[in-house]
Amino acid sequence: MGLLCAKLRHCCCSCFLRFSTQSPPEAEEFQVLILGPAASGKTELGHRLSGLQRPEDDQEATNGVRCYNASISSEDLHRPAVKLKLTEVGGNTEMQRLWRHYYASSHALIYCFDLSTDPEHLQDTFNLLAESLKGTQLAGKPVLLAASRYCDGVQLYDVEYAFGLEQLASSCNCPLLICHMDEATDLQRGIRWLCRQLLARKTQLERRIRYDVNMQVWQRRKRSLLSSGKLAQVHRQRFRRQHRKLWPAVLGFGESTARPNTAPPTIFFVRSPQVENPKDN
Ligand SMILES: Nc1nc2c(ncn2[C@@H]2O[C@H](COP(=O)(O)OP(=O)(O)OP(=O)(O)O)[C@@H](O)[C@H]2O)c(=O)[nH]1
Ligand SMILES: [Mg+2]
Repeated sequence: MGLLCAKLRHCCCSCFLRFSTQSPPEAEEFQVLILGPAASGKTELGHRLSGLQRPEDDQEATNGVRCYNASISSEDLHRPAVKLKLTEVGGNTEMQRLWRHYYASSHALIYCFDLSTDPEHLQDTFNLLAESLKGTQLAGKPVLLAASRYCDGVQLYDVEYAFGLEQLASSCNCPLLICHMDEATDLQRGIRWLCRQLLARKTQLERRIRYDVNMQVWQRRKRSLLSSGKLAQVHRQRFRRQHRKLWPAVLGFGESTARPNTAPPTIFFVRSPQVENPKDN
C-alpha cells in the first residue's frame, strides 16, 4: 500500500511538474495601422491602447510614424493573448502620401475620425477612408472606426447609415465596426472585436501579407531593373552613333569603291532637246 501511495505521489508530482513547466501559449502578434485625418485622435488612441500617459508637452502633430504596443489578455477573448503592434502615420496632406506604403504589411486598420466636425468634413474623412480601402492591399482586412471627441446627440449608427459605411465595407469585403474612443468600455468592445476578427482570419491574413509584401519587393526590383535596362539602352545608342560617324570616314580613304546601298539601281542622263540638235536651227 505504502509502495502504491509512493508511486501515485510520484506520478502526480511528475504530472504537476509537467503542467507547471509548460509555458503558457504564446501571444499572437498582429500589425495594426492607425490612420485618419490630421488631429483626429490617432496619437491619443495609441497612448490609450498602450496604457501610456501622453506627456503634456507632446501635443504636436505626427510628422512621420509613431509605434505603440498593446497587449490584450486572453481572459477577455477566451483565446490566446493578443499583442497588437500599432503603427500611426501622420494625417496631414503630405503624410497621407505615405499611407499606402504601410497597407501591405498590416493585418488590420484602425481609422480615427473627429465626430464633432461638420458633415462636409466628415464626408471628406470617409472619402479618404474609401480611397485607402478600394482596390488597395487593405481591402478584405478588418477595419475598426474610432470616433474621437464625443458629440452629444450624434449616434454612431446614424453616422454609419448617413455616410454609407456599411456599403463601403461590403464593397471592399472588409469586416467593419464603429466605436467611441472616448468611452473606455466602448473602445474595449471595439478592440476585442478587432482581436477576434484577427484571430479568426490569421492564416488568410498572413498568406495575404506574404503575397503582397513579396509583390511589392518584386515590383521594386522590376523598376530598378527597368531603369538599369534603360541606362544600358542609352549606352548602346551612343555606341551605335559613334559607328555611324566612323564608318564613312574609314571608307573615304579609297580602299573600297562599292556603291552605297542607298544609291539608285542605274545611272541615266536626261538630254534636253535644245542640247541634242543645236545646228538644226
Ligand atoms: N477631448 C478630446 N480631445 C482629443 C481627442 N482626441 C484627440 N484629442 C486632442 O486633439 C489634439 C490632436 O490629437 P492627436 O491625437 O495628436 O491627433 P492626430 O490624429 O495624432 O493628429 P496628427 O498626428 O496630426 O495626424 C490633441 O491635443 C488631443 O489631446 C478626444 O477624443 N477627445
Ligand atoms: Mg499624431
